[in-house]
Amino acid sequence: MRRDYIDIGYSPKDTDLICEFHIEPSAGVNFEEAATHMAGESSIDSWTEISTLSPELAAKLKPHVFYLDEESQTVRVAYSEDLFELGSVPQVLSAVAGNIFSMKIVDNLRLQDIAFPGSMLREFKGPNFGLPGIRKLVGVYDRPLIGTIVKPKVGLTSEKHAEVAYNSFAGGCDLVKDDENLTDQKFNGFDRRAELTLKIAEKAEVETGEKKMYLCNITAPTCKEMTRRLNVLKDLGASYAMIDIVPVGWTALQTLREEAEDAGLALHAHRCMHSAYTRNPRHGMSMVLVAKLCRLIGLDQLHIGTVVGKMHGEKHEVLSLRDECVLGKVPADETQHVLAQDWGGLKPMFPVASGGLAPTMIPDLYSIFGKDVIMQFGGGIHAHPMGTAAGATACRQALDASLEGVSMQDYAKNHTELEAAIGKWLKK
Ligand SMILES: O=C(O)[C@H](O)COP(=O)(O)O
Ligand SMILES: [Mg+2]
Repeated sequence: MRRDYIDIGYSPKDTDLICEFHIEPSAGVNFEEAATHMAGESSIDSWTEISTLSPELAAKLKPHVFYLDEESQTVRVAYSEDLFELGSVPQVLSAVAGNIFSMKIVDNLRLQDIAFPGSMLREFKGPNFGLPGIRKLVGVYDRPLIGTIVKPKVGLTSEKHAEVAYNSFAGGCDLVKDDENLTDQKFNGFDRRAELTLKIAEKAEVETGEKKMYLCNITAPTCKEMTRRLNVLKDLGASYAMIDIVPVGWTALQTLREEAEDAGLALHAHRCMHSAYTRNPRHGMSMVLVAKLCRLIGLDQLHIGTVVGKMHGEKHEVLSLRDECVLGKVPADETQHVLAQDWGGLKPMFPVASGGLAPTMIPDLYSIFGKDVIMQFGGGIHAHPMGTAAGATACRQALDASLEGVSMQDYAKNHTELEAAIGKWLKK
C-alpha cells in the first residue's frame, strides 16, 4: 500500500522538513483520509494509484503524518529533504502550500508553520545587516528607532515628498520611508524622488548630527527594474531599499537579497497583502511562516503588527512574530501553532511596528516590544496639530519619557509638542 502516510510512531529525521497543518475535511471525508491525500499531493502522489510510483520510490520519499489530532484538527507531516530544491523558497511552497489548498476534500486548510532542518537552513544566507547591522548603520544602540511614512500615501510631487521627509528628519525621525503604493507614478517618479529625498536626508544629518535613513520603495514590475532601482539608490549613496514583499513574490525577494548584498544596501520588508492569506485562522498560511521565510531569505527588517494600532493581531500573535524575527532558537508553542526552530546563527531581523500609531501609544509600544523595535508613525506624525516636524519631535519626547521611566503626562508639562499630541490623541 503506497498511501500508508499516517505513521504516528515515526520519529522525524534531522534532515526532515516538518509542517504543521490545520485541516477541515469537507462533508463525507474523514480526517485521516484528508490528511493522507493532503500529505500525498504535497509530496509524491496523485489522486489515484499511479503505476509509475514504484514501492521503492514511495518508501524512500513518502511523507510521514507523524502527529494527528482530529479534535484540534491538527496534523504534522515530516517530509524528506530530498523532495525539495535546496535554497528555493518558491519550490518549498509549491509543494507544501501548493495544490493542496485547491483540493475538494478540504473545506479549509491552513499551513501553520514549517520547521526547517539545519541542512536546508544552511542553504539560506539570512539577513546581511539584520538587527545589529541596522543599529550600526543608524548609530543608535540603546533605544527603539523612530520612523515615518511620507503621507499622503501617493499624490505628492517629488519635491513635496522630499520636503515632508526633511521635516520628519528635522523633527527627530531616524527613518523615513515611502508608502507601500508609492513606486514610480507620473507625479513622483522613482529616480527623482530618490535623488531629492536622499539629498535632503544628508542635509538633515548635517544639521541634527544624527544619522538619517531614507527607505525608497523599489517595488517594480520586473526583477530587472527592481535591480536597476536598487543600483540607482546605491549610486546616490543610500543605505537602504524598501520592498512590498508579498506583491513582488518569493523569487523576487531571493533575487533582491543577492542584488542588495552586492549593492551594500539593507532591505526593509513591507508586508502589505499578507492578510489575503494569513488573516483567516482556519485557512491559508500563517504570518509566522511569512516572517520565517523573510528571515531565511535575508530581509533586514519586517512589519510585524502593532498590538495597539490599526492593524489586526493580538498581543500573543504579534509577540510570536517578534520572537521568530529575533530569537536564535525559537521554542515550540502549541497555543500559537509555532514549531521549534533553531536559526543556526542566521542574524535576527529588526521588527517594525507600523499602522495606526500615535505618539501617545509609545509607552504601550515600549512596554510590549522593549528597545528592539522600529516604531513607525504615518498619520501619527503628519496629523500632529503643529505639523510634521512637531509630530516627529512628539514621538522622540514620548520615547524619552518612556526611556527615563517618567509618565508621558509629566514629561509633557515641559514639552509642547508632546502636550499637543496628548491633547489630540489621548482619550480623556
Ligand atoms: O505603511 C505603513 O506602515 C502605513 O502606511 C502606516 O501609516 P499610518 O501610521 O498612517 O497608519
Ligand atoms: Mg502604508
